[in-house]
Amino acid sequence: MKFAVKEIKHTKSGASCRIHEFGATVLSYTSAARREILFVSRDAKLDGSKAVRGGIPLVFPIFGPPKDESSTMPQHGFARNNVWSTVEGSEFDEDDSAGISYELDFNKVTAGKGTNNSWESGCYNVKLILDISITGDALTTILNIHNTGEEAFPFEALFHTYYSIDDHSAMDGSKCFVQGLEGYNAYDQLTKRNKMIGSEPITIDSELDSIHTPPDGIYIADLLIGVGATETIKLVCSGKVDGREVPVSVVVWNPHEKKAASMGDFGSDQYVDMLCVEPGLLRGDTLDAGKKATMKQIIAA
Ligand SMILES: O=P(O)(O)OC[C@H]1O[C@@H](O)[C@H](O)[C@@H](O)[C@@H]1O
Repeated sequence: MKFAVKEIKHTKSGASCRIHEFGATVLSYTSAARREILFVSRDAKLDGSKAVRGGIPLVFPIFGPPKDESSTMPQHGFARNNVWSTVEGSEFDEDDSAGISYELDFNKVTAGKGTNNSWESGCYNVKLILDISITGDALTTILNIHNTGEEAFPFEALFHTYYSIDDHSAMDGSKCFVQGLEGYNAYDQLTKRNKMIGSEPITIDSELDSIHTPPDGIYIADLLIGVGATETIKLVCSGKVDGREVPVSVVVWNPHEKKAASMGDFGSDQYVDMLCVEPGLLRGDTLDAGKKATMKQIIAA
């Protein structure tokens, strides 16, 4: 099957982005300074056989494998595994910004429901809308989650953002780091241990897969990400459920050498070229029937 990849240009600044309709995955954002912010693996599947390995896949309604072991919903849910449609009339290119919106109606979801879960059995219904906008120096994505069914549902949602790291330097802590998670609890998914993040930035020297939960009273993730010798990115992410601000957690992931080599859609040497910093709602929020949740990520280059 041939998929549409849409290019959005902000004429005023010269910035642009590209979006794959499979998963409404943002593949690329090039700032006015002509810098590519996102990483897509050279081995990524772009033919719909798998979620795109790179860019900004959307994680919904579960993060990781299902908590209920009898469910066969695939890891990270169905949002990244279905074809989204563009919202008619949503494309714009104005002085301030340019953008487009995509939507996924659960009634049209064909893949990734799995079996033995309340999505598959028809208890829940949802409409997802992703608003994407760009300026000369920022990419903003807003995921709108609308419970269109009659039952409340629990959910997790995440922007699984892959950043491109300059000069193969992801393992060099002076160039590649995540700053701003001080006081967060880090749950290491590899060792199953918790630790408190101190004032030192997070750097990578081996496989890294941690979920960072903010301390009480912190709702917005506000981070600085080192992506090269002189380049940093400011990431801000906020979330609301039914109009109420909720805390944003942040997953930091790099597969390192061994895991990279085991993934069929990831170049085995490319772990030095990327870092995933994935903000989202992971604290088990519930969305009541008829209500909306939103998650907004701003990446400023
Ligand atoms: O291979 P996937 O399903 O895209 O997941 C990639 C990674 O995604 C991260 O969000 C998870 O914390 C990791 O555990 C996982 O390996």
